Parts: sequence; C-alpha cells; structure tokens
Amino acid sequence: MTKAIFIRNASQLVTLHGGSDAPRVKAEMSELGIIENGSVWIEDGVIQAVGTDEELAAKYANRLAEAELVDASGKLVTPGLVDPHTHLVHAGSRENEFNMRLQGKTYMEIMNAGGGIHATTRATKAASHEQLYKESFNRLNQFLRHGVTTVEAKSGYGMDWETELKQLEVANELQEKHVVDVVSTFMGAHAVPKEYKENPDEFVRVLVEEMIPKVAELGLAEFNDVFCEHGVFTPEQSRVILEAGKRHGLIAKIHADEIEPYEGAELAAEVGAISADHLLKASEKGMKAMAENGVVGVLLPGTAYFLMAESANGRKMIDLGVPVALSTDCNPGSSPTVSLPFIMNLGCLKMGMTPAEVITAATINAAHAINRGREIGSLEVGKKGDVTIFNIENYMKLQYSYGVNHTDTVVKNGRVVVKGGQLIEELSLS
Ligand SMILES: N=CN[C@@H](CCC(=O)O)C(=O)O
Ligand SMILES: [Zn+2]
Repeated sequence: MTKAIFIRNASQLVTLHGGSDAPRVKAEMSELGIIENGSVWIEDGVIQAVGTDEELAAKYANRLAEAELVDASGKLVTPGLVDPHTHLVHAGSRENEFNMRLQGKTYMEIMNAGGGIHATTRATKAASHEQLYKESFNRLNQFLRHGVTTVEAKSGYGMDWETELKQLEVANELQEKHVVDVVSTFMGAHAVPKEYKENPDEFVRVLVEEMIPKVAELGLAEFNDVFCEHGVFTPEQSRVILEAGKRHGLIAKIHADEIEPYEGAELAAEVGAISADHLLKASEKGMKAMAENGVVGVLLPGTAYFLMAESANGRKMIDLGVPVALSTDCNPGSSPTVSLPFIMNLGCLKMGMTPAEVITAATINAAHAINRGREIGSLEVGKKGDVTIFNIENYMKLQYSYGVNHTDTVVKNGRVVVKGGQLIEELSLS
C-alpha cells in the first residue's frame, strides 16, 4: 500500500468530469468541470475523491496526518496529459534535413531521395537495443517534465522484422520500467523499403502474412498503423494492412491526408479505425464520415508548423462533430518536440480551437484515441492517479503563455515524480 497523496486547494482543478464511455464532441469539448479551490485524494495509485478543499478536508479529517500533502494553491491542476501519437523509439536526429527544407526542398522530395524516414530507419537499424532504450527513456523523462503521463509509441523505423521487433521490444520494456505509461503501436507500414520499390504489393504481403501475425502473437502492440499517402501506401493497400491487423486483434490507426488529399479520413471511418491522424488535407466528406463513426481526429499542428504547411482545420472538425485530440507527433523528421503544451498553443493559434477545447483534446479525447478513456484523461473517482500541476493560476494561461514549461509537479500512479519542475532523482538513467 502506498502513502495517500492529498493535492490541496488548486486555484483551478480541471476535472473533465462527464463520463468516460466516449470521447467528447462539439460543446462537450468546452466543459472542463472546473472546481475552484479544488482538491484530490489519491490512494493506492487511484483517485478516491475529488471536490473542494473544504469538502475533502472534512471527509479525510482524521487521516490528514498520514497523507503526503501537495500544496497546489495558486496553481492549475489537470489530469496528466496524454500524447496519443509519437514515434518515441528512434535513433538519431535530422537537423540536416531541416536545413535542406529551409532552402526549399520538400519533406517528400527528401524522403524519395532516400532521406527522411529512410534516414532514421538506417540510424535505428544501426542502434543497439540498449542505445535505443536509453535515448527513448530520456525522451520519456522530457515528456514527463512537460506534464505528460501517457505516451503512445509507434514502430516503423525498421520495416524489416528484426528492427521492428527491436523497436517494439524497447517500447514494451519502457512500459515495464519507466513510470510514464507507453502504449505500443505496430507501424511496419511507415514507408516502402527500397528493396520493394518495384513491387510494393510484395511488401504489403510480408506485412499482412508475416509481420502482423507475429506482432499479435507476441503481444507486442495494441494498434496497427499505416502511412496512407500518395507515394507511400495507397488507400487500397492501407485497407488491406488495416483489415489484416483487425483480424489479429490489432486496432486500426491511420496517418491520413497529411500531404495530399487521399481519402484517408473516409478509409478510417470505413475500417472502423480508432483514430485518423494528421488530416491536414482531409475532405469535408471524410470529416463527416469520421464524426458519424466516432473516429477520433488526432491533430498534430506541430508537424504542420515544422513542415511550414497549413494546419488541419480543427475548428471545422469540432463543429462537424469529430472528437478531436492533440499530439506532438514527436519524431526526428517532422516534429522533433516533446512539448504538448506548445502543441496546445498551436491548437488555438493555428487551428481555431479554444483554450478549453485544447485541454479536452490533450487529456480525455487523447486517452480515447488510444483506448484508455476509461482509465485516464480525467480526474474522476476510480481513474489512475495521474495528475499534472502547473505553476499558473488558470487553464487559459497554459495556452497564452507559450514557450515556457509551466509544469511544476507531476503525480503518476499516485506518486510524485516531478517536483519543482525537476524529475525525482531515481528517474535518471545515467
Ligand atoms: N508522416 C509520417 N510519419 C511521421 C514522420 C516520420 C519521419 O519523418 O521520421 C509523422 O507522423 O509525421
Ligand atoms: Zn506519425
């Protein structure tokens, strides 16, 4: 039994109270369930009570002395942030391509010339399990310092079995050993390896008949993702890959309509994907199909920013009833960041979302995008004790005051893991 934690007297306690069976849509995305002078009691890693400080102080009057007290007065308290789309496990970085893009080369030109995803694939193939683990562990620490307590992680920088396996094993080892929860996605369909360039359908066959069954059998991932994009995987190939995953119990996700309109959003709705991600060029028909089928739109405005492209139309998606989530897309090519709060600022400035909507998008809706809506994403009794405390008084300031890490304290599974903006010592790997 772990010591109880009593987080007291937040100037705003953002509970996101409101039911966990489905992601929030339309006006629901603005209902933050704020409690002023709010407090949370966590015990055995689970939230036991949420209310005003007065209510909880009375409820636990005879147990106050035994709890670890966390004074949140003057501070904003939210559920631990959730990042539902990252390429966490990778080696190396690509600042050389950043420079090339500044001189006019496009992301796809660099990739087609053997750079981009292929460059990170070479680096990831060359890295040992230990090196990948260490780099990714340190990246998770950075996420945590920005208030993020759950991270989805995709493979896809191998595309051969050995390297895909290495990435998935690292993600699973991190889930076991790092305090941040890591949710694993197989993304063997991230690019077509050059040896299959003349016959991409043969690579699709390898994915469908060999890799996906092995991933499922070994229990290495919960989701199966594909980069459905002109010049990468066609909608038809993507459908075959996603349906194969479903037959083996892997939930479908899709990188859709990122660079060109390609009916990826429509495909997501047809195959019953849990989320369609990117969506910069999604059609209105695709958005409506997503809304009708409850497909979460995971929007990645950091990627549009970094690729100097126009962001997805988050405002329109919300108005059409798409449940919208936000993510960093942390990866070395198109979004080398771990700052979900910065992405939230972009959600407001580049996608027309309100400060309240972006909070919902980075918590409860993000949790639903990775099938965790019942366990995390809101401060409600019975949910995991994952809480972030920001050194600001209200939720709007989180979006308004950008480029600054306001994270003060993070409680993960009912344990303080970041204090005064610093990780507790035992989280350092080296
Ligand atoms: N667009 C495809 N995949 C990643 C980028 C990967 C990379 O460039 O290394 C993304 O989601 O942005
Ligand atoms: Zn991605």
